[in-house]
Amino acid sequence: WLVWQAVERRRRARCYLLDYACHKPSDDRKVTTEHAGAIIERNKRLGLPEYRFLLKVIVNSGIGEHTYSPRNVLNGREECPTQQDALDEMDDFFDDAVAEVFAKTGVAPRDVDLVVLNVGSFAPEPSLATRVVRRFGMRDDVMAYNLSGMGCSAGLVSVDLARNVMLTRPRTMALVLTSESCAPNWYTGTDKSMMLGNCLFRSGGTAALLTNDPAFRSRAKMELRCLVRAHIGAQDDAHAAAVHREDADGRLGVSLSKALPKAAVRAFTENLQRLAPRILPAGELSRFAARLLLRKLLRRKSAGKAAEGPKINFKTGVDHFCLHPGGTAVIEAVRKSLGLNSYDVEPARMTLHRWGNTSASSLWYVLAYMEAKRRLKAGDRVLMVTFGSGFKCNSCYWEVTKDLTDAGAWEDCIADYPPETMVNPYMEKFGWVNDLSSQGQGGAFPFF
Ligand SMILES: CC(C)(COP(=O)(O)OP(=O)(O)OC[C@H]1O[C@@H](n2cnc3c(N)ncnc32)[C@H](O)[C@@H]1OP(=O)(O)O)[C@@H](O)C(=O)NCCC(=O)NCCSC(=O)CC(=O)O
Repeated sequence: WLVWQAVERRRRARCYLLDYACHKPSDDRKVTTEHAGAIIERNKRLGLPEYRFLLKVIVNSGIGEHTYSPRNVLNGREECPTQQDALDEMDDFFDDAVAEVFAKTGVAPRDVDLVVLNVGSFAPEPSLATRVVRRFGMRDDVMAYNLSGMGCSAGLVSVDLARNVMLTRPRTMALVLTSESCAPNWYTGTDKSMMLGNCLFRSGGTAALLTNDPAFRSRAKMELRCLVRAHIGAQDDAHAAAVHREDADGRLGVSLSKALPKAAVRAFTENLQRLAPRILPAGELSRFAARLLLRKLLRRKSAGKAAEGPKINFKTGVDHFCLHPGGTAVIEAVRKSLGLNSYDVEPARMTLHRWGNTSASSLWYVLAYMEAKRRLKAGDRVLMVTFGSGFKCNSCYWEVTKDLTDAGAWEDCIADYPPETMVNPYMEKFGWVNDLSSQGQGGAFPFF
């Protein structure tokens, strides 16, 4: 009986990624240079300093010409979003990605035992998780959880929650939904730390099916090996790094502090300290420990002269790095701290270019890029790393169970990536704002 119990527990602890689908909004929701110019021009509070700031940030943001915005923003109603605008953006996501993941896997909505949804800054009642249950006609014993306010790293919080529920229930099918609501959250003021979000955040979302049912093992794409969460929200600057708040004039938006990339690296270090012993080979861990010891001895001899510490080589245990594309500075900070090369961070950079920062769903687009590029082979190990307000760093480590070839949401454009140049046309089109004198601000500079 004890052996049977142990086997059952091991079975329940399995977590397979059956499949996932990334939302691709319709082409009429693309934010072209013209759209961006028109949105900026509409905001009569902006003056020359804000134009120059926006130009600099957009040019260096790493974002291209094909990201998506909600309809109310494109149609000129960003100042007065309605509840329906926000629901419409979510429904577009559900109707596309959720329907697609069911179609791809052959799983029916009534087979779903558990729904976990995370959308950071839109929490209507009834909840969005309930909206999915209703929209797809799920069973009345389905367990539905709705997470909000958890920022860009909530995607892996949802995976963790699904995994923990599955630990208590055999043969569970979990639908994990990850997105962010842009429609009610366009910032219309002039605080630069809040204007930044308008340049980075775009519409997107992912639906994934996870299960611990061994019957699906042969059809699964990846198996979860471990998941680690780090939360440094007790530190003041880390807590203030990404905050949904009102500016001095009472306009709501997400403020991103200049210290955010540093907070991300700190949370990342915290996370890696617990992750490394679980995923790296003993040889690499002992090499690192020996180098650390040697450094301590040498430092004692040279009376504490500061030198760069030894670095652990994550490539000894990881084949693919699936990093949250939070922004160019965030990707670069992580690249440096892990000692990665441009091939390793290409999926994150290309995702930022094609889709923008779609918040918690971003990392699934990064994974989809790897798959579309046919990088993921059976037995490969994938490390997912996400950052988000709190400040949190969550990571998980997957093993690919078969060669993956699905181009998914990248299907119509993967051949164009990486593009020959990442230069976007904003400087060419709006570079003239840098030549203007600072007289006459406040909507006096038509963009067209
Ligand atoms: C915004 C950038 C693309 C700009 O790149 P640049 O190469 O131009 O670099 P830069 O640092 O010189 O910045 C250009 C100008 O913007 C200003 N600037 C930069 N960051 C700022 C901020 N947070 N608030 C206010 N101003 C800021 C700089 O002072 C400078 O102004 P001046 O020229 O006057 O000196 C980059 O800094 C970047 O990627 N930053 C990180 C973005 C970020 O926080 N992403 C996380 C999203 S949140 C997320 O994903 C998780 C979550 O929220 O949950």
